[in-house]
Amino acid sequence: MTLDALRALPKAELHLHIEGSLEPELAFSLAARNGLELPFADVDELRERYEFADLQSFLDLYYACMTVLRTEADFRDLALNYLERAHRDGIRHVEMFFDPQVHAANGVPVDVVMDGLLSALEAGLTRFGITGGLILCFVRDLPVASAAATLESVAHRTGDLLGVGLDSAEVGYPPSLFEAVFARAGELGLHRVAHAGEEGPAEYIVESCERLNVERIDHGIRAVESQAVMDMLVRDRIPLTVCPLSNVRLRAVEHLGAHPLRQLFDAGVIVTINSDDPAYFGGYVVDNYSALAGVDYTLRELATMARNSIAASFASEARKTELQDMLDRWEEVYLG
Ligand SMILES: Nc1ncnc2[nH]cnc12
Ligand SMILES: [Zn+2]
Repeated sequence: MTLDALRALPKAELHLHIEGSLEPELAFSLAARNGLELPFADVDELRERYEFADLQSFLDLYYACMTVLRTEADFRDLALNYLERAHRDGIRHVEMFFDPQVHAANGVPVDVVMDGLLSALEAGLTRFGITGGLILCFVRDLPVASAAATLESVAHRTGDLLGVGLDSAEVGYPPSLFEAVFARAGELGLHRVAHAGEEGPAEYIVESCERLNVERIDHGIRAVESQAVMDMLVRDRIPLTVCPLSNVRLRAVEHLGAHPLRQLFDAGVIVTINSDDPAYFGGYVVDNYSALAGVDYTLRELATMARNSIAASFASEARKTELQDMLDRWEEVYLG
């Protein structure tokens, strides 16, 4: 019953690395299609590697698997796979992260990546009614000049992007490094988000808000270590895109029952639930909601987080109203 309710719950996914939805089966079929070898014998051996000690141990595998993505069709197939799944899980709007600098290092131009992903999003809209768009992420452990050049390379097609983000290895790469790049993204009319406070300190959350002018924080769970940061998030109504199963799998949090989400939610921080890299972390969005239901979050609380996901999205106001109305109807059915 709860699972049906959670599937039916209208929701947005705001923290999804599309490359993190690459399932092992698709990775091997794309490798074969492109005449490439993966450094794993088969799907089972790859799955056995899904044991992570921390963010970096995951990123090493994630970047290795990304090498199979080469053509526009690969990116379209990848995103279509995700969108089919998202449709079954009741996702009505999705904002997809992608890492163009990593693809460029594999010889794939940013336009190929974007064209493939946009083609899937168009199909997702016509087939499933899912709205959404792309958020180009800068890899924070690559040089800032590379981020700046990547941004300039898409400056002529910012209409094809919702915004920019900041991801990859966090500790030692403070957000302030990217101040000028984010300022330029703002001039180009792009929305801004950044991963902060996943493994890095709560101070990175403040820096992202004050120096990068972000509109949302991705993860942000270490905010609970500072009352001042919690107060800022509540006061300035900065939403967090929390990824509970990811945090457990990357050992940022010991177990779900000890996840800072409860403290954040009870303090009045605008929290949303997301999957991050669903192929790697044992679950898509509904699996995250469902796992929370299993550690005493009520259906009403989960519906509030879904409502937050719609409000915190970069969807048009008309689309937000439409989705909030759908959520009102869901509440009548499931909450009475
Ligand atoms: N959880 C995560 N944190 C930082 N960078 C990422 N890239 C993909 N997943 C990520
Ligand atoms: Zn992420």
